[in-house]
Amino acid sequence: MKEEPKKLIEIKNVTAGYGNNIVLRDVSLSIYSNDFIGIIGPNGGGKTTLIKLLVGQLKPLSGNIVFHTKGNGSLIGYLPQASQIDKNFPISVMEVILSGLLEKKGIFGNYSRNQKSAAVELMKQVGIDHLKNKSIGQLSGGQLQRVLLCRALISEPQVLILDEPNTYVDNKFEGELYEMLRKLNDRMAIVMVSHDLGTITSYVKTIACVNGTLFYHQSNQITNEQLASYNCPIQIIAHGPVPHTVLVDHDNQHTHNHQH
Ligand SMILES: Nc1ncnc2c1ncn2[C@@H]1O[C@H](COP(=O)(O)OP(=O)(O)OP(=O)(O)O)[C@@H](O)[C@H]1O
Repeated sequence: MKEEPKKLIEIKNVTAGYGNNIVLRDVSLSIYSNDFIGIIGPNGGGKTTLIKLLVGQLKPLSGNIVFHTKGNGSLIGYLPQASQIDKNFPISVMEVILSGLLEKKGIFGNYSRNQKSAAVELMKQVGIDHLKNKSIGQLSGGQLQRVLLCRALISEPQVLILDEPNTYVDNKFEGELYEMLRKLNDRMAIVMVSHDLGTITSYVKTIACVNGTLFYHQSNQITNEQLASYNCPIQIIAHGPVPHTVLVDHDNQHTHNHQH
């Protein structure tokens, strides 16, 4: 019998921002063990801010977030936007990946043989095992993105959070990445920010529109009318086999293209 989905994270009436700049108001969202949630919204709408709340990098100004941890496994694996990584930091691919296990080092601060072979196994899965000893400054954007994915997965998290994982990666790896996420979703919840509505509708199970607050959409199929009713200024444009999106800037409503 299939296990009942478990509630892993509960965001309750959270308002958050930076200093006097309130970015998100009264956001509520529960993340269950079988979820695959796509987060969309205009630039500056607060998607990354929501992710920062989820990974504990930002505290709510009001409301609260409950993390339901169970067992020894880590709750969250996080793949940040590649642009947030300082590539000049002198650290090897292997070390970056193992740093996803930070709290699980042995008593002498060493990683175990099993942890190292798990890292190599992940590198093989995404085709970067030959880069193991390279320093991250020597990698292309797409290679770095793969390293960050391995780092997010090394702790076997219950929730995998990805902030625009398709930045820098080529079409081939993008497809492989989403197939990999689909398989991973059998054993972990996934929350993914993406500007690509085509991807969202093909892979995720539900959609959250973030634009100053959060509107939760119980399905992966969404129409322009529904987006408008969620106050999420994104238009789906039929353009070949995959719908493309035009995002409207949150503050000044300029339009610009996000096509892949
Ligand atoms: N560290 C910070 N300090 C002050 N303001 C910030 C900070 N980070 C983000 N903001 C502001 O918060 C608002 C929301 O930013 P956020 O990065 O969450 O948006 P986003 O939806 O992820 O945008 P994008 O699609 O461009 O990545 C923006 O107006 C941004 O300028």
